[in-house]
Amino acid sequence: MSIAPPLLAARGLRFARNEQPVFGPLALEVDAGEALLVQGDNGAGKTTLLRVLAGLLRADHGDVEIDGQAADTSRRSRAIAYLGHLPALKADLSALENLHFLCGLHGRRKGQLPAHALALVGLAGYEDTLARQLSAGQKKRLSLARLWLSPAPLWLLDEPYANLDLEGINLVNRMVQAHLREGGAALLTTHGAYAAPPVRTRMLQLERAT
Ligand SMILES: Nc1ncnc2c1ncn2[C@@H]1O[C@H](COP(=O)(O)OP(=O)(O)OP(=O)(O)O)[C@@H](O)[C@H]1O
Repeated sequence: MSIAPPLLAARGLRFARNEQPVFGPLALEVDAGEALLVQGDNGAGKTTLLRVLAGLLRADHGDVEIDGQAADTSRRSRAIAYLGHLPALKADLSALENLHFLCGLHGRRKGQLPAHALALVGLAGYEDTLARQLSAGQKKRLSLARLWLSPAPLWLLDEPYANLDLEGINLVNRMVQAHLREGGAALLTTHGAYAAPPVRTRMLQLERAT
């Protein structure tokens, strides 16, 4: 019987800016079907860690593996869906056009359509609204629809609850639950565990480097 490698693993991961350590060395693993909750105070390095894992920043030391293989650019682009602080939306496209555009670029989750994803995140009726005319919370919801449509198994979610009302927080948790049930995994950064989804969860506490 073979044991599958973790969906995401990092070892000896360290990042510094101008020779000032931000985090590490640290190790982490996330299996399919699991969440990893990355906790820490403001400035502890949560966003930096997610950007390093996503390949948007280069670590000073350490290895990142996806499915047991070195995380090169093509493996990352197939495996990772990244939800950052800022909604990566096209301001002058409508909500629905944004989703079609992104599905054209990255493909989409089996059996899911942009219009259904909009309804899922509570934006039915906003199909033709330009992204720049949406509120901060609605933009976040549109980014969540985009995340839901992504075929990537590994979600890197930076402060996914920010700007969301209680119903939106529950929506994120339902999405994470459903994604994990389908064999995906998710890393979530948060300031506290209060909003974490009820799934198999590992914890990683980051301390601000001194
Ligand atoms: N672009 C940047 N240039 C220089 N320093 C930066 C930059 N971005 C972040 N930092 C610094 O790196 C450290 C970690 O920042 P990071 O954004 O990763 O923390 P965080 O845990 O995500 O914080 P928050 O909870 O406030 O979002 C902080 O000391 C911050 O000042």
